[in-house]
Amino acid sequence: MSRVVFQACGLKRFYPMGEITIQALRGVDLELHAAELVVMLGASGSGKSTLLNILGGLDSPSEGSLLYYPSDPRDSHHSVSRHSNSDSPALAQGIDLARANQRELTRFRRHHVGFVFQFYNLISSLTARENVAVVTDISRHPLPPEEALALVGLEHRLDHFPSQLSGGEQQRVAIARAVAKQPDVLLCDEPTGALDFQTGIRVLEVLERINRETGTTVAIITHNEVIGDMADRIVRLRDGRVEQLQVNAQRRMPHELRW
Ligand SMILES: Nc1ncnc2c1ncn2[C@@H]1O[C@H](COP(=O)(O)OP(=O)(O)OP(=O)(O)O)[C@@H](O)[C@H]1O
Repeated sequence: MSRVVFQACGLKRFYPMGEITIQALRGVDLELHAAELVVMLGASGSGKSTLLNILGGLDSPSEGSLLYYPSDPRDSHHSVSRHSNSDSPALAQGIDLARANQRELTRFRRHHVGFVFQFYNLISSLTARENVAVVTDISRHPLPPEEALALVGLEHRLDHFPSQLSGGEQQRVAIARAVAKQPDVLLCDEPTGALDFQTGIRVLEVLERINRETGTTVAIITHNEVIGDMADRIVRLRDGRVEQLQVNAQRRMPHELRW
């Protein structure tokens, strides 16, 4: 089993709404490993986005712990809340994101996490190259924007604006932007949700290749059961808990998927 990247124990997230409290996560225990591709499935409202946002440091749990183990152990020395990873003594320190303050979460997001959302969130007045450069300008070890765009097959679209690109191409720019900072983890919330079948497959191929070639841990949220076939593991959420963890003996390539 490869190195643990995230270790969530008893993660809960409550939203007080007047008289009632919505329990988005009711105690999630989960590990994600280096270089794996995980697909998260579950009905609407089961807590997928809440979990992904907490893993990515966009939100904090109400209860529980979430240890993050950086690929470079020197990164953990910045943190106030450190824990040892008994499985990997060489990587001694984990950062407890559940106890991190806003400054620490910002640093975590900036240096370690790439996000891909359903709607690409590109800046319309900037070209593809400039949209990627926005992120690489503040990263520690970025890929040149041109290289990141070549990774997603857009080396011929560098100077196009979002309005001059198809939906699939815009999503690939968003993926280039996410991977250009060379994150440890790539967190994708419904990355194919707004795309037709063919374009969705193309985007999944890009995510699969980035995972395989760069060893970046990739987590993909989807409603589409079929996409689970391309994963190393499937995490099924139900009612704020992990209902099932499924290990796939073999990953299917995105071009083999049909829906
Ligand atoms: N900011 C918030 N305030 C109040 N309730 C919230 C908030 N965010 C999420 N919830 C609630 O928490 C529960 C889980 O939401 P979440 O978005 O994580 O589910 P999901 O599985 O991603 O759903 P979908 O597939 O529809 O995106 C839902 O009942 C939702 O209404």
